This record gives sequence, structure tokens and C-alpha cells, in this order.
Amino acid sequence: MTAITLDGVATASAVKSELASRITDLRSNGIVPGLGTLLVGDDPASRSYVAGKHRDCAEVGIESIRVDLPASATSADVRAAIRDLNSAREVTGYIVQLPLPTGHDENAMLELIDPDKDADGLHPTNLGRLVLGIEGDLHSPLPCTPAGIVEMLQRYQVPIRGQHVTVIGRGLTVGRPLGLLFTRKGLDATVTLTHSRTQDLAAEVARADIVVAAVGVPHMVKPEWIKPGAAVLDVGITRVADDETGKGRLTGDVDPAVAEVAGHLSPNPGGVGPMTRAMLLANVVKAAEIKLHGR
Ligand SMILES: Nc1nc2c(c(=O)[nH]1)N[C@@H](CN(C=O)c1ccc(C(=O)N[C@@H](CCC(=O)O)C(=O)O)cc1)CN2
Repeated sequence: MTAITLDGVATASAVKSELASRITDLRSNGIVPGLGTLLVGDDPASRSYVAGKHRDCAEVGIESIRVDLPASATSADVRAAIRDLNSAREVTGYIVQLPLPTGHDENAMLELIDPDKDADGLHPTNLGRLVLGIEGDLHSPLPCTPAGIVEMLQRYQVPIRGQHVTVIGRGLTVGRPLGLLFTRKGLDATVTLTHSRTQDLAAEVARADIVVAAVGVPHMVKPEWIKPGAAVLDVGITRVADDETGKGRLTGDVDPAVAEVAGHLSPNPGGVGPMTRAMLLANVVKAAEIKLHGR
């Protein structure tokens, strides 16, 4: 058996096409959606992710506003930049690219974001709404990677209700909010959230119908751990040295041999990453629609 590929590039492209008419509608009503990004320091991966966000915005007709601070920026500088983004009229939503350089208190910075402009769904008010299970008219943005994972599973008609999900990794942007999202009413999965102190990780993975690996350890998830037919989402990504080319090569958390056991598998790169970017655009559009129509 070879797993069906959960193609993040194609799925993200479909999401972006669907957003186009909503963006046209907003613009014809005088609302120009605008994404702000705040990047602190010179981490090459963060720099490249931010550049990708601006390219995505240009592709779909969202304005984008870039604020870059040097690695020497103080926490007072970062706070001031966040305050400016909160008040900038052309910014309808924005993100603070994570991780921030060592020395900055990420949680304290996220708390300063205006929750109505929080395009990442990482402000405590929005994470709190996820905990409370508030949906519908009180829609609040969901963190982009968890939202992208669920969107992709739904579009490939992978069953979620009643299924057992094992998430590897309890980080802020993926594992913790994903556990809350999968157990929400309407999705109704049962979640095991594992981490570096989990005692028998292989056993936790072996009973999962859906496995999400978000740790950043190359090829750590082995084929013998996987229940035959399970859906496997490979989120963590690491640049490793390639002996042949001498350049870095991107490697996911999942051993490629998992494709012989799983029912569905997201490639990495080309799986969850592009969906993360598409869901950010969706959050920006939704925030602009709320600005136009109210909640
Ligand atoms: N404020 C945030 N910071 C971070 C988030 C986030 O959602 N909000 N997530 C990650 C980084 N990230 C977006 O910011 C991100 C990571 C990877 C990709 C992506 O498309 N990856 C490609 C491969 C990347 C490459 O070619 O270099 C892929 O998977 O195909 C998009 C977004 C941490 N920080």
C-alpha cells in the first residue's frame, strides 16, 4: 500500500482561489485587507517565511505591510512596533513572527496584540475563545497550522469524528491549539497530546487513526509505529546537511517509509507548510469581513 498524498500546495491553491472573490467583495465595499508582519532579528528561516507571507498577499490581492527590526532591538522597541501595528489603519490584521530572538518574552508580546487584529489567533483572548469553544457569529481566528491541518483532512474527506488523534509536540503554534481544535464540538476527535517526557511514544502513536508530528526531529516517526491506514501529517521541518550537494536539505519528522503503511501522508515540504500560509490569508480576510459587517 502507498499512502494517498495530502497535497498542501494544491489544497492551499484551492483555498486561495476561494478567497479571491471575498477579497474583491471587500474592496468593492471600501475595505482593503492588509496584513502586517513584524520580524525581529535575522533568522534565515523566519526571514524566508515572512517573505513568503508577503508573496502570498500579493498573489491574492491583500496589501501587506512589513516591519523589520534588527537583532539588536530591545523589548521596548518590539512593544512600540506592536503598538504602531495596533493603530495602523491600513493593517487589518498582523502577525509577530516567532520565535522572537532570545531575551524577548514572547507571551508578553503576544498579549499586546489587539485581539481583533490578531491574524495568527495566538492572543490569549483568541486562544481563550478556542478553549471556550466559541464559534459562529463570535468567530475568532484559529492558529494557522492547526486550522490548515483540519482544513486539509476535511478536503481529503479523512474522517475525524470519533477518531483517535496523537499529536507529537506541545508547542504554542501547533500542538497545544491543535489538541483543543480536534476535540471541539463538531470535530469530536479524541486527542492524546504527547511531548518529550511521554513514556512510550511508539505505543501512543500506534493507536492513532491520525498522527501529527510537530517536533523538528528528522525522521523520528517510524513506519512500525503507524497503524495501517492511519493519516499522518508531517509538520516539523529541519534543514540538514546534504553530503552530495554540500547544501542544506529540508527534512520532515516522518520517516519516508511511513508511506508504505499510512493511508494518507502529507509530504514535507509541500504539505502542512503551504496550508499554514493559506490559513493566514483566510484569517486576514475574515478579520476584514468582521470590520465590514461586524461579528
Ligand atoms: N507568528 C507565527 N510564527 C510562526 C508560525 C506561525 O504560524 N505564526 N509558524 C512557523 C513558521 N511558519 C509561519 O510563520 C511557516 C513555516 C513553514 C512554511 C512552509 O510553507 N514551509 C514549506 C517549506 C519551507 C521552505 O521551503 O523553506 C513547506 O512546508 O512546504 C510556512 C510557514 C513558526 N513560526
